[in-house]
Amino acid sequence: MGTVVDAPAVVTEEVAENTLGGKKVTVVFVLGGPGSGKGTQCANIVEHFGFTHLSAGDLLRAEIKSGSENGTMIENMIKEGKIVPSEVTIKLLQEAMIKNENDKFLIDGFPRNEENRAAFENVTKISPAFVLFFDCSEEEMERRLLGRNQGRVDDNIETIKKRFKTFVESSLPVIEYYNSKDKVKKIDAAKPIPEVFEDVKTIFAPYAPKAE
Ligand SMILES: Nc1ncnc2c1ncn2[C@@H]1O[C@H](COP(=O)(O)OP(=O)(O)OP(=O)(O)O)[C@@H](O)[C@H]1O
Ligand SMILES: Nc1ccn([C@@H]2O[C@H](COP(=O)(O)O)[C@@H](O)[C@H]2O)c(=O)n1
Ligand SMILES: [Mg+2]
Repeated sequence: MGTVVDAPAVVTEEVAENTLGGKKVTVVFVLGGPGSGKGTQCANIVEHFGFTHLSAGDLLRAEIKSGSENGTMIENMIKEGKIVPSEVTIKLLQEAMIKNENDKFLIDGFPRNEENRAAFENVTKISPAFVLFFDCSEEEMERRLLGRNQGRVDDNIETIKKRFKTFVESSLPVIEYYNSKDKVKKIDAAKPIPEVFEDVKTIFAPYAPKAE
């Protein structure tokens, strides 16, 4: 009789979909052109629906301030309205999500291009519940950005034009991708802030905290 040899155990490094360190998470991507009002409305959603707001742009700006070795590269990309390599941004987003105890995240300003999108899904195995898209004309967004007065190095007309070009060429195709999967919820972001939030509230109604 031949020796019975146990078949080697098949080791699968499978990561369950939409989990992060064992925690099941809900992720909403918040997209729209520069100045469309993403940050403004995310602050309202945090207050009313208990999500945690993670702005990719804010995380990159914090990375510059921290004196990181990537700081100069990130600053140059932001000044040029270009998109920072995905590995840098995804690491920052992942760290921020793991550190946070919440299980509901608004990821604002990400994914900005096809590389961002595919890399995030490959690395984290997280797909968004939906994509909130703030639709606004360039004329209105330019007016808002020039009036923002927050000292951002990219809120000048030269960089604003470059950011619009990047949005049309690289970011809109990502929105089209999710639209083809019926995941986009489009908002008319040209309306005044409270009116935009009324529309946002309708979309987030299923995520309203349960009354005790
Ligand atoms: N619906 C609105 N109507 C008028 N002004 C608005 C509206 N929403 C936001 N703003 C103003 O426009 C400016 C840009 O808004 P916000 O910072 O929320 O945009 P954003 O989409 O996050 O921009 P960015 O992509 O540059 O980070 C801010 O000064 C904000 O107060
Ligand atoms: N996924 C991203 C997001 C942002 N950037 C860079 O940051 C700039 C500012 O982003 P805001 O969302 O705060 O407007 C943006 O213009 C990019 O240069 C990025 O590279 N990748
Ligand atoms: Mg913003």
